[in-house]
Amino acid sequence: MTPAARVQASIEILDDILSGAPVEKALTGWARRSRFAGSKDRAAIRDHVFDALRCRRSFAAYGGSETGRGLMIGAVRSAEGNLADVFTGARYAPAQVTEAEKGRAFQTDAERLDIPEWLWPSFQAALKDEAEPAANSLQSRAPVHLRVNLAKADLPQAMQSLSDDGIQTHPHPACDTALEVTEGARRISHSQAYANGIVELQDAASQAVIAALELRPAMRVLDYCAGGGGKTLALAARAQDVQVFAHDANPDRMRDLPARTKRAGAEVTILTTDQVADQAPFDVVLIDVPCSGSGSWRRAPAGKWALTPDGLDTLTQTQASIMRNAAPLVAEKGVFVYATCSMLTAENDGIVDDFLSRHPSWHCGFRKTWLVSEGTDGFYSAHLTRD
Ligand SMILES: C[S@@+](CC[C@H](N)C(=O)[O-])C[C@H]1O[C@@H](n2cnc3c(N)ncnc32)[C@H](O)[C@@H]1O
Repeated sequence: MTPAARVQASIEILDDILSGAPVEKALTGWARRSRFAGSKDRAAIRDHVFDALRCRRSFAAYGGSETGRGLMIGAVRSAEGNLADVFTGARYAPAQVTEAEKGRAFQTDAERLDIPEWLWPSFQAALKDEAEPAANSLQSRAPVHLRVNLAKADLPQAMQSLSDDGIQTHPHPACDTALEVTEGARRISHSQAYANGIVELQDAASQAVIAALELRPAMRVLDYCAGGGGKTLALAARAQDVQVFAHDANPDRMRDLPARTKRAGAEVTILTTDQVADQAPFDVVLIDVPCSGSGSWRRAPAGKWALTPDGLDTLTQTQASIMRNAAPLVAEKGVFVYATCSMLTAENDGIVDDFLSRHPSWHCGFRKTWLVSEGTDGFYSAHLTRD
């Protein structure tokens, strides 16, 4: 496909998404209907679509309309490209840009920074001087990070194995298991290091949340909201002699966990909701609760536009309820770990402080926010203990 034909395909996919189709469904639906497209075409189109979704408001302003075509005109204008090179009107290319398709000046900071208007005041209140850098970071692609499974290899060994497969990396400062991929990211899933469980795809802040825990031999550690098990596996890899348990209210989310655990050479006991109370108490209970994902909107930009005030309210109620339900699972001298991949106060300090005010025997000894502007996903974690 020509570059212009890829833009035309992106316009069609974006129109599908703007009329309500989930992003992955729109992309795979297009790929299925377009067997002529090769893997490079599909990857380039995916990049166009995700770039446009990250910058949906600013590109719409640059492009003069919030349509697939408006967003792609905005993308070219924002990159200071030449519209006439892409919007040629030739076969398979988008039609030429008309006089009417003018861009306009940004009306608000939130529009310029691609944050929903209603959310910008809370975003600023939470992040203060970091609000604008964080919003800027969310407009760009996320770096690719790997977690080195120290149970199988050290960092230099992992880097060498990846390099042998054409993947270049360097250590990431957020965590001593983290590598940032600088070249060859698309080869990771076919690499020996990945197949042998030496590396896993995981953002450096997600790794740092686990590295911040003090684990001692023979501890029993529960990942209560395990999902796909990214943090479960990071826990299991960090300390071979702790007993790691995984639970999720939706067990289907953990379906790949047994295979991933095997590949990592780790041991994890999966618990159903009925079993979890019988297995209590645990020395560490991690609740990596469902959240807005505001810290990972670079990876999942549709979430930025899908969040509503009511949706945020529902999320905070869920977060508070999980915290209430999981607290009794923590051993008397145990640690209760709250985590989100959000940077919003309502989902972070707001939830923890409300819990502390209702449960005076609990104290918070550690709180940290990882900022998206510092090169990881945005993350938050707090460690609570009892008197
Ligand atoms: C942010 S995701 C977890 C991501 C995962 N820890 C990881 O690192 O890959 C939150 C998870 O919480 C689960 N969840 C939602 N409500 C829950 C509840 N009441 N109890 C336990 N898990 C719940 C969801 O199914 C989802 O998998």
